[in-house]
Amino acid sequence: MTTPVISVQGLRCRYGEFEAVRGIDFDVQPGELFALLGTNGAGKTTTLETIEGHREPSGGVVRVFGQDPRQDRSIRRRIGIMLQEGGFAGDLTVRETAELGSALTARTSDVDESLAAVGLAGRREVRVRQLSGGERRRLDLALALLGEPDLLFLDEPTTGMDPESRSATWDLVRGLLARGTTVLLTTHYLEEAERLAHRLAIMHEGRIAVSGRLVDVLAAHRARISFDTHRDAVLPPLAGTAEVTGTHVEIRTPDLQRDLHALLSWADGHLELSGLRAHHASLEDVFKGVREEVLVA
Ligand SMILES: Nc1ncnc2c1ncn2[C@@H]1O[C@H](COP(=O)(O)OP(=O)(O)OP(=O)(O)O)[C@@H](O)[C@H]1O
Repeated sequence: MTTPVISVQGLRCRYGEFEAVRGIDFDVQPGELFALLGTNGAGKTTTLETIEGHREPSGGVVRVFGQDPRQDRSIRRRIGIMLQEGGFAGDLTVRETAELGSALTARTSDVDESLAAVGLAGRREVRVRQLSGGERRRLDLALALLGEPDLLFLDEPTTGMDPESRSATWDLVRGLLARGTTVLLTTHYLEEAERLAHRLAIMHEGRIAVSGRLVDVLAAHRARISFDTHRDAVLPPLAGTAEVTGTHVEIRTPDLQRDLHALLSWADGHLELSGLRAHHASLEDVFKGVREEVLVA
């Protein structure tokens, strides 16, 4: 078995009396993108900061490239970090900021290449304070990419970006993954995780509520079929359960193909299933499930 790039075992973190992270386990394998998701205040940033070596755990073990990130500073050379807030000096230009970032990293780096990778080559001489929110995020990313790190931490990387920049950023991340970079991503954009993640964990109140390969996590949740039909229609036998509200029918099913086939055969020729939609569970469904379970518990 390969050594994980990140290994987290029984991690606990406290702020005084308050335990923000309550015993979590996960690992991140070389070349994969692991998404750490969760509700507000779930403990993602605390976990990230601990893995980055900025915070001492109150319990458990964290290893990065097999080393303790608090003890072994040499691993920092292999890590790129895109924080939530870059905290740039507004008077510096984009190029000066990147050059400063390059001087601070212990890795040899090509400033122009990093700026070009995030689409800021044409904005090199612009002062940071004149950048839009989305452009600042791209500058944050350019700094994290300096020196081609083996492990990249992306904390809410596309916040404030327009759809085009977001899509370009996703392509960039896919390119990094194809080159073997390992990525730990936190994001509130579930679509972002759905498009990029190989594996993921969803945190809630300091614990991991759901984790696994993206495909397995989605497959473990029921698919949805919805449509409108006339009020008195009697549905055929289905594998899933149906909820009928007036003319609207909403079905949650463990067997999308079978139930869709049953419905289409049933309706064939004499009923219109208007607005028919059928789709596998999305991460949003999984996320809602985490919240609902917590409310029920
Ligand atoms: N410096 C601090 N002192 C006390 N409590 C803190 C501190 N930083 C974070 N917390 C608390 O710890 C919990 C976890 O916070 P954390 O920032 O790790 O969550 P998060 O999952 O990143 O949240 P979000 O998605 O809202 O950014 C929250 O309840 C938060 O209020």
